[in-house]
Amino acid sequence: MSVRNGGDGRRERRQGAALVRGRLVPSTTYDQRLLDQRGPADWLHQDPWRVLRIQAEFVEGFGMLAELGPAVSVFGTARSKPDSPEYELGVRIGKALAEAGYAVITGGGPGAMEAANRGAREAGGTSVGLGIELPFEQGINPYVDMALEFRYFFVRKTMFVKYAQGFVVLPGGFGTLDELFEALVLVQTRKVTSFPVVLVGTAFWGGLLDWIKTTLVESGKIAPVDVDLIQVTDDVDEVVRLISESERLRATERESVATAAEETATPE
Ligand SMILES: CC(C)=CCNc1ncnc2c1ncn2[C@@H]1O[C@H](COP(=O)(O)O)[C@@H](O)[C@H]1O
Repeated sequence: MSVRNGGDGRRERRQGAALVRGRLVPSTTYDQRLLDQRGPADWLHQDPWRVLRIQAEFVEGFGMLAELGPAVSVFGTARSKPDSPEYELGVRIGKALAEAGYAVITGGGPGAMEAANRGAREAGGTSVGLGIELPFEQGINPYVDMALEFRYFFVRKTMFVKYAQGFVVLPGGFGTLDELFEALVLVQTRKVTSFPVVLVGTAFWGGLLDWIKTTLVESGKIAPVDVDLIQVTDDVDEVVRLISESERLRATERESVATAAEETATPE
């Protein structure tokens, strides 16, 4: 970092890759601010510093989840009560996924998230909660065995996708819809491939699916084939079957790509 006069006589300072001139040249330097313990702490809340915090969240998330093994992310309302049928459905899904060998990843909160964690835990599976810092007090549910609390929704969402073989979506509100549509866009734009998105609850999701099939398709906002990205069922065993079938398909595809690459690399 150095201060000198630019070509037009204005002061300028290089700050790593950045260059500032004139009145944008700060009166103090980065290392001054770092070493001056009595200095203001408002830099903590500035974007360049945030980038490091964001990076740290990625590093921690990748580090914790890299060796998780096959997993499924389960989403759903934070609001269902432990004695409700929806909660009970979440428990059965968590359990079935764990019995099929999948770790269960949720948002670590209450309601459907807790239910799925509880099912996984009761079946002896790996129960993961990726919590989010919220403006109101909210802990990780007690059925989570491996937890990480994120500051940033977008970092947390990367983890849900990167470490899961598919998404299971229980009835929910805005948060659940956000996660559902994020997944659908990633599959539609082929950012992720062969990624099953299974909605649970035909009665709950029926209205949305009808609107997707009519309004969205008929007005040309999505292709008819995009509707096939979503699967819906009420049957817990079917959920597991759809996920594992898609995984088998993906493994076969990977094998054929590897074989084709080998054949190309091997001289005749
Ligand atoms: C009672 C209450 C509002 C608690 C909020 N506590 C939460 N804790 C963790 N993840 C959450 C929470 N609220 C929303 N989410 C995220 O959004 C989804 C649920 O949102 P919603 O309740 O459908 O819209 C979850 O899958 C989760 O990833």
